[in-house]
Amino acid sequence: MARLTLLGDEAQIRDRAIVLGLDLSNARVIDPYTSELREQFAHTYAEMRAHKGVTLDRAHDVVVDPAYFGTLMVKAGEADGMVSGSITTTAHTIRPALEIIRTSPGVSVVSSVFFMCLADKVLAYGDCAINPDPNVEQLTDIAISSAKTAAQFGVEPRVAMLSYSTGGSGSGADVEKVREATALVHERAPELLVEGPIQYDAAVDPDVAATKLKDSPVAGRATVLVFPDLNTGNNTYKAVQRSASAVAIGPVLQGLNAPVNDLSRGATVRDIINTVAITGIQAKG
Ligand SMILES: CC(C)(COP(=O)(O)OP(=O)(O)OC[C@H]1O[C@@H](n2cnc3c(N)ncnc32)[C@H](O)[C@@H]1OP(=O)(O)O)[C@@H](O)C(=O)NCCC(=O)NCCS
Ligand SMILES: CC(=O)OP(=O)(O)O
Repeated sequence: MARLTLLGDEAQIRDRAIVLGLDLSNARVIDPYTSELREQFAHTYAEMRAHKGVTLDRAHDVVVDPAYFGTLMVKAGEADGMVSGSITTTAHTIRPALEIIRTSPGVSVVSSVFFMCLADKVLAYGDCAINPDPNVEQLTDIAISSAKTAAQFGVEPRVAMLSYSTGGSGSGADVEKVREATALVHERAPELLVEGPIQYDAAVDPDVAATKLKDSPVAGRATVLVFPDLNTGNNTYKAVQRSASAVAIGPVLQGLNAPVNDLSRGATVRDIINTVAITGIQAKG
């Protein structure tokens, strides 16, 4: 499904492949420390980050980090996308993308979705990985980007803007944030089916929806669940993944100029393969 380049210590990678019985004959293996691309990438990075005080000397050290090296390969057209993060934090994987690949035009923030593969359906959860406390504008962009990503992968988007309130059942600043973001989504993407504020049960369960929010085209049948902040989103995706045996594919990053995707440090081999496949699909546009 993809032509792979593996980044790291070449001897270690090849030894490991022998132990695991893997055939690497079709994969490119590059050690960032010794690669001839290191010099070129150091110049690119130093140029791009000069306004932040990055010198060429410093850039030489930075670009040997596989996350930086891989991101610079994408920038240079040496790769179509990058997957990283199974042994590093999310911040470590995505900071190079924020600095080098940058945000697509018209999008205020890079964000993410997880595709949650449940027994009977696939839901998209956003943003469970990047923005700790999105403001109204950012939450609006997260909702619109998540709907686009869902549609790109065959999930018809019906967007629920999650909160502890359904309609006017609860109040508070956090509810107001979600209400304002929902109004802004209506304004900026009038074709999108969106409901909010709404609680998770009213969003996905038709019986609860009939009680809490009748006549909504989204309530009870939402497919894109947008969380109000990272505490809620990250813990909810992990709770569903670990306690409901769902396969969580992601975080799939959205709003970047080229595909870079992160893995959880809890990623299984299957998660890694799924994320590589998603990245390939994003690269094909
Ligand atoms: C995303 C994250 C890594 C950004 O890192 P950061 O160190 O706060 O970023 P900085 O403020 O140093 O910004 C670095 C650059 O990225 C940009 N940036 C930061 N967040 C961004 C976002 N969501 N979208 C687009 N650009 C962003 C900044 O504008 C800045 O650009 P500049 O240096 O060219 O001016 C940080 O918000 C984070 O750690 N989020 C939580 C990740 C996490 O732990 N998730 C849970 C597990 S999945
Ligand atoms: C996405 C995520 O939560 O990553 P990690 O488990 O590595 O913190």
